[in-house]
Amino acid sequence: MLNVQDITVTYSQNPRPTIEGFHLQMKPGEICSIVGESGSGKTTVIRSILGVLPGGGKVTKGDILFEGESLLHYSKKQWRDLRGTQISMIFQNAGAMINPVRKIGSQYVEYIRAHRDISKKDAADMAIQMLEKMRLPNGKRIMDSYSFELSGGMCQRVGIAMAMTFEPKLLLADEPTSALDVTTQAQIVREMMELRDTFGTSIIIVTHNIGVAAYMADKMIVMKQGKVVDSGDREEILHNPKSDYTKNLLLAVPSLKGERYV
Ligand SMILES: Nc1ncnc2c1ncn2[C@@H]1O[C@H](COP(=O)(O)OP(=O)(O)OP(=O)(O)O)[C@@H](O)[C@H]1O
Repeated sequence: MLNVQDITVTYSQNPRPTIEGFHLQMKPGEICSIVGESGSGKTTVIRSILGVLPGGGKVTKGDILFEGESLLHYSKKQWRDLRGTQISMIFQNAGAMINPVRKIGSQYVEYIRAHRDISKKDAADMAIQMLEKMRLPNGKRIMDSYSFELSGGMCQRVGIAMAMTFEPKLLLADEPTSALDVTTQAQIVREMMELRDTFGTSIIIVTHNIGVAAYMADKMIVMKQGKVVDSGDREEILHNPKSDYTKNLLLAVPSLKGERYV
């Protein structure tokens, strides 16, 4: 489904590559987590996949294949058709993306109609259905609310519902739970895992919480200073990490009665 082949990414202000030799292969319905310290290049990787690198960032080596086609050669129109429908992204703070002076409903309807030629009424019905799938039972009331009237967890669910509207094949999640309290964090993590079961979505989750990464993922990639220092199946990384960096990350996870909580 997705095949990232040894990419190097360089930003225009910085002659040294930010990412070097990053590789990842994903099958449908797989969850992959990318972990690493701040500045290790995690966000740069997922922005490269979605073709939205800021600051003149470019993939200068390697290739990114989605369903067998190189995304690096996509035209603007192809990107417009792909983003939001085939590949979607959710952010750390979805609430911040929602305009606070407009009701959620009008923004959601506008988002749907930007991708699909349907009436406002049909778009609103589609939005309410999606909100209810994301455990926001009173979808109608949510549509009629402003973002500041909702809790952080509810805003994040609205963001995930919007990203999932067209049942994309791939969901990119950049620190989707970091801004939330621990209980809500756990609920959102479980709900994201259910997306895979309900929609067969593949998910790439970027986090610096190795506990969240290990809990969710089938595959893990550990990054340090723009390079992959460990990658493989979850069990392999947790029980047989190659790099000292990953070993130290794992040692830092709290343990109870000798059991590590990852
Ligand atoms: N717009 C930009 N212009 C130039 N350089 C950038 C830009 N964005 C990121 N970088 C460079 O890329 C490096 C990696 O940043 P990136 O945001 O990908 O890391 P990260 O692992 O996601 O960090 P964090 O966990 O803090 O979000 C940064 O140290 C910075 O040097």
